[in-house]
Amino acid sequence: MSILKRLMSTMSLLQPPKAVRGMEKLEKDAFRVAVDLPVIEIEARDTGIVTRRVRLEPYLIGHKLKPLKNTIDSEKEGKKYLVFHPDKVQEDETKQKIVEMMKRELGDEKTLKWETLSKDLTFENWDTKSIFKAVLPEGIEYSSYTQTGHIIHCNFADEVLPFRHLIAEVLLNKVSNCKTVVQKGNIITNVYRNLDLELLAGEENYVTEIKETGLRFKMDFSKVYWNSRLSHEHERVSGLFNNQSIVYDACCGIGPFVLPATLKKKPRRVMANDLNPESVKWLKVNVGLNKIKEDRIEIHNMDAKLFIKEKIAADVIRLMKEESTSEESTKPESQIHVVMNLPAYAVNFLPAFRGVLRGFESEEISRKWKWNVYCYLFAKSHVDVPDDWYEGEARRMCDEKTKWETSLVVKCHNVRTVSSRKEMFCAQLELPYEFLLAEPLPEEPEAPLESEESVEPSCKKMKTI
Ligand SMILES: C[S@@+](CC[C@H](N)C(=O)[O-])C[C@H]1O[C@@H](n2cnc3c(N)ncnc32)[C@H](O)[C@@H]1O
Repeated sequence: MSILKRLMSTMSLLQPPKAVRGMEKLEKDAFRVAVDLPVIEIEARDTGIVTRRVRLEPYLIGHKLKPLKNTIDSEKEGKKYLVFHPDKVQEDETKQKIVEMMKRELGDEKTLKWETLSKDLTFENWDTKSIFKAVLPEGIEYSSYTQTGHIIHCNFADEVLPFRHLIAEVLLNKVSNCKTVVQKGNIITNVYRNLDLELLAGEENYVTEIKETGLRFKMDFSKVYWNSRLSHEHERVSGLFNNQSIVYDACCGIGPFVLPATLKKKPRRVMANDLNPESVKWLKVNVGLNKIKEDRIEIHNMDAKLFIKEKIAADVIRLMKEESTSEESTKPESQIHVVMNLPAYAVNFLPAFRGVLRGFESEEISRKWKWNVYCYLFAKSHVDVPDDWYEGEARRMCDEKTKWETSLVVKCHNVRTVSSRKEMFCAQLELPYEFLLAEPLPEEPEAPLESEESVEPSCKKMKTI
């Protein structure tokens, strides 16, 4: 095939006008183009037979140019047009075959003729992918965004930046339920892990609500952390608990671990903590929205290290004492679960567990309950490495912090690929009582807070247009 022919075969006959290329401000009228559509007129009463029995889907116009449909009214009473995609019925042979297929069901006596219907396709008809392809300079693509409630947040490569307002206007017009489009900084560096937002289009309203595994989560998206990519992880970890679990979330955000855990698993004890007062505020709102009794979750607003040393330790001892005086001894064994989803920093909280029970009387400490810690972290490499290197690195990072004679990591779950050469893991540690009662390590200087690239690799895009 000649280069020209090959090029022609990949170019659609239905495209927005060439004049829109390079547009930086949305002008909807510029997307209007007159097109000739191949159609066959049929009796309206035959529509059911044709659409059910004749395999025309590969040839019809399809749903991409909504509101244009496969069948539309003809100007004549009692007649309809079947609308075909001009790219798909270019050959006479194909047209002939379609007529034969239809006659087989409708009868040979039917007159079925190919006609041309002139129509205007407008901004309404083009999907976002076609619009971006037509507008952006050749070779430059824009294909992904994430949506949290009514808010769409975009990341842009440098070459797409001049077109960001146009892209935002298009998304605002095209994506259902979208009222606000924001750009987020590529790197999340602030302590509360929320995003610095720049409004690109729509209302400046960042209070939104979403559903995750059937629960309601309301938040001010500009002030708290939320990432819908973690929904499976929230479900996975909260699914590990049962009605005897003792659950502590040291960096709980607005509650995606503790709320489903409380509602679905009914643990015997739940305590949640976050350093960001806004997270705590919205967590409390979400407790109410999901009809959870306020006293089911004890909520704190402090640094996770302090939470571990002061709140968790005292709470466990209190529960141990309570159990030792209780008459109910046939209950299944409890387990302690501490979740720490602050992957850029949480390994630095691990030393806080060493010796955490030392201040308590030995008779207060029943050693029956297993301590599980779910420590999130990023394993990164500066060079290409084999896939299994990342898990080894995740384990090494934990071992370096626990400084125990054996590794306390019992499992490493790969959560997601954050960017090239950066994997997010949930390292699960089992802490022995010898560790919980050991001499604490000298305080290390405060580790710097790492950044978290918010640009996703193409394989993990949340919503690809
Ligand atoms: C990556 S977010 C995860 C939030 C939530 N667990 C989730 O899965 O959506 C980390 C959370 O840790 C909180 N945080 C940051 N530094 C903290 C600290 N030193 N102690 C406790 N929480 C902290 C942030 O405010 C943020 O809500």
